[in-house]
Amino acid sequence: MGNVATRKRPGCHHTARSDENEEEEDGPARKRLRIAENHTENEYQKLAFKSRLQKLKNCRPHLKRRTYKVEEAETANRKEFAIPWFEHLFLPEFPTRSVINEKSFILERQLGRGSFGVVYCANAIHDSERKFAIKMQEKREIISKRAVLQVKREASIQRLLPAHPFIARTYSTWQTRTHLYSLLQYPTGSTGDLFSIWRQRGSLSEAAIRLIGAELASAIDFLHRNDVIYRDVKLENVVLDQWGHALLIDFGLAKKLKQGCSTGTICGTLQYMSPDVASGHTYSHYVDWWSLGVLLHILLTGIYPYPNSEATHHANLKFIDYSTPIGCSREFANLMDRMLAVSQTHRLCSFTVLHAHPFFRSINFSKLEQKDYTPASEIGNAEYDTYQQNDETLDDALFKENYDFDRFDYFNDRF
Ligand SMILES: Nc1ncnc2c1ncn2[C@@H]1O[C@H](COP(=O)(O)OP(=O)(O)OP(=O)(O)O)[C@@H](O)[C@H]1O
Repeated sequence: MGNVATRKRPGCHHTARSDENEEEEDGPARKRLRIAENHTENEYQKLAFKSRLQKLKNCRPHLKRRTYKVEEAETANRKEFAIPWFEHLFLPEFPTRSVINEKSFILERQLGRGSFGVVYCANAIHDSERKFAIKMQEKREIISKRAVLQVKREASIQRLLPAHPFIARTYSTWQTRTHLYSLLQYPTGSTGDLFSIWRQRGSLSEAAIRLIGAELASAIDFLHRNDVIYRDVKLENVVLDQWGHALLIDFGLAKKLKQGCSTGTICGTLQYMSPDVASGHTYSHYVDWWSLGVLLHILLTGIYPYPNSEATHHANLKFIDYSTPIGCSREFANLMDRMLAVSQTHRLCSFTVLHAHPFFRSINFSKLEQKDYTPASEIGNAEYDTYQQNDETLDDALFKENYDFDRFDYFNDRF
């Protein structure tokens, strides 16, 4: 897997240019980051000291005034250098002084675990009715896995995105000496993530899949229209509220990518990875529609569409032996055939085509975005018999298999 991480492949020119633009935009912050990355903490402190000395030399040599100036100079310096290296690294995405901070909340319970820390459900101290999800990540872990830029990118993408009914909002981010914090939208009366729900209840009804699928499609289309490719659509990254509405979480693999441009990093969760990503060629936003197809297929049939449950490397993924689900409606079967077609010529690769597909004909997407439908009333009414198919069944351990650790190697230079 190591060679996967460091492999260089050509990206499109536009992508490269858009990355450059990103660098230009936050120039000073990047410069500080570069200084911080190129120096050890000791060297960094020496640099800070030298600069402070220089500023003191520039002060007037009148004693009283000098004393005064020393204080003034130190305050001025503090803005630029007195922030420890461990904090500088995560600026400006995670501010050091934030009005909202960890003291503004009471942690209630753990919701889940991520690669670098824990996500808690929390109550605001001054408003016990309001619940939030607080993601608390350890800086030490992030630095040791060389994922600083990835974490910063995730925070900036999420914070800059306009609000959408089916995407978890990031309200605030901040840092302490040891941890990064993200204050996230918590789905009201959450019933957990789609993976846990699917595991508890088994297959969902087509009516429920139609609504959840339409909500996720609306979220994915919104991301694409905002020049973001998500790259990690899977059951674990969708949480439901008490009415069964979907909320997309975890932007760890998302990337700013202008429509029409392509990128080439091999990343994602193996069982949801499209043939285009796995092949190592460049790809674009359409790969998210493939992953949504896999998710919908699992929700109905309980199995992966292709025999990849045991794959541990993208080169081992097989895109053969697909068979149309049986025992479901003709519309759903056709949707699966289209979304999971290996050939791009036959594949459903856009929201426009999905929106017009007979399976979603009964959905009014404007009403859907107003949350006029209630998926919860359809969840648990499964008519589909999973025993009809005796293909490979899902194994929890394998289901969780993904590139979590490998992917961080290549984030730093070319993600
Ligand atoms: N906004 C949220 N509301 C409810 N639960 C959440 C929320 N965000 C995260 N969780 C829970 O916490 C778990 C871990 O969160 P998340 O996947 O965002 O962390 P991560 O560090 O990005 O993980 P990963 O290693 O998968 O990238 C999720 O699987 C989910 O159960």
